[in-house]
Amino acid sequence: MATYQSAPDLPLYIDGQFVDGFRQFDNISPVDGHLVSRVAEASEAQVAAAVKAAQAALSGPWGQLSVPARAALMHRVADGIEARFEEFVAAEVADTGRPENLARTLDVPRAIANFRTFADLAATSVSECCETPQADGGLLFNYTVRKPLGVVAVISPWNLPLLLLTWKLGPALAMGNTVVCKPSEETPSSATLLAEVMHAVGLPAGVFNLIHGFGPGSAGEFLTRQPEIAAVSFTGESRTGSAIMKAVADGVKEVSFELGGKNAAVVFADADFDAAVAGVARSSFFNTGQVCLCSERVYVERPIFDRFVAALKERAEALKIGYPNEAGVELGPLVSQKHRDKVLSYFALARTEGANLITGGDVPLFGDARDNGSWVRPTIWTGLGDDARCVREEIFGPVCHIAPFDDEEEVLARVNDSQYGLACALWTSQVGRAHRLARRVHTGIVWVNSWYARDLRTPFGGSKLSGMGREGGRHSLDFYSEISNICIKL
Ligand SMILES: O=C(O)C(=O)/C=C/C=C/O
Repeated sequence: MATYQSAPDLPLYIDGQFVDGFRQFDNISPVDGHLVSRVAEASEAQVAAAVKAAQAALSGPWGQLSVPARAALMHRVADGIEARFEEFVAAEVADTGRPENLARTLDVPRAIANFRTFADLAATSVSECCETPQADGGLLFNYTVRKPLGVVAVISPWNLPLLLLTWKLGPALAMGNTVVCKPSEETPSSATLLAEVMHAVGLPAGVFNLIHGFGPGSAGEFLTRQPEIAAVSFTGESRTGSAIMKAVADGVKEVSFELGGKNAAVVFADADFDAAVAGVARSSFFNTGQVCLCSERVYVERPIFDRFVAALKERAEALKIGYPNEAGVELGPLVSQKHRDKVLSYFALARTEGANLITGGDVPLFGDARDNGSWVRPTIWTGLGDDARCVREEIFGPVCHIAPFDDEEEVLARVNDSQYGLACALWTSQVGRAHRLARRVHTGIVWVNSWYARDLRTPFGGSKLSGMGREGGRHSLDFYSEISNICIKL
């Protein structure tokens, strides 16, 4: 059951100090609407102070550290998260209402892995060199060095709060940058706990700064407009990405954007049927559909269409919706009433667009405190055309539309007919077809007979409105570095 604790105040963390903001905002539980905490909101002056502190830290002890020394500090941060593992689970659950088991098996372990992986990649990375013979018999020797970009603005989303904050922080810090982080106003808790760990590890003041607030006209916008920032790494909605791009355009700042998606899952008749049903149920309803990689579009080869729809309906209706600490719970609420209003607007739109509602499409009535939360039922539609808004626009909830298809060329054209290009999941037993199609899908990521299986060394990101740049493995080392070539005449 939800525990009503006295709401703690969450501070900012600027230049090595925990400080109050110029005002506070409420952090409300999406489980049952209770007040989780009151959060310090950073003023524009405080954001500027955080960026100046980060700038100053570059020329302090942090700037003198060797790569192995920085990597060792990143491992100490990972150790600190491990030591407070259950507190991080509680923080993520408090803000998002997610099942405890999800925070325990995904969010917190990935935060630890994000620091350890990029510490090790940074410490073991090598650079490139080449020799250039000269006509006069001389020789040029070229080699590259990676230098820090400088102050990196990290703006992270509310769907996987700690995972996505640390996905950026790990490489940014391992490569010697300093950071100012602005987590979503919906999920301030785990980022604030991370600041405590960073402080305890003894990162020099100004290396890591945490500001809370909102986007436009608040901390997020103030941060992107600071002249000293060298780069912005942002995960979130595409239109926010565009706004950030405009804000940093005059300064020609480096950006790495992981934005929205309207991802497809394609199920061929020759797929392992049960695996495909379980896989699509996971890719459509995981984290209550609040992952940029989720499949809101499902295409099923006609011979198995009716059987698949029935099987996915059964799986959706069997999903256990409940309090975060209930045994076997699989689905929590959406992150906020505001986000639920958006999802419910698409439930209404689907009705006006003429969808067949297979299951869900409404709010579960619990008859308890959860009726003050932000819950919706997992929802499946069929019967819409590819031009329907519910099939083209990102909803970011536990929803999918299933459509039949007849052949590879048809479904490939339909999958690619999207303003987004982030991820795709293909379910088939024909290896040749899997490789053929995967190469022709216009997304940054393709999973075959799997979904959201991650190796942190692989490139991660999308095309079109899904963003720009790739993070992961050496791609993160490259993005968070200024690479210089040094040419020596021998
Ligand atoms: O798993 C990751 O590293 C990642 O970046 C996930 C992004 C999900 C966005 O909604």
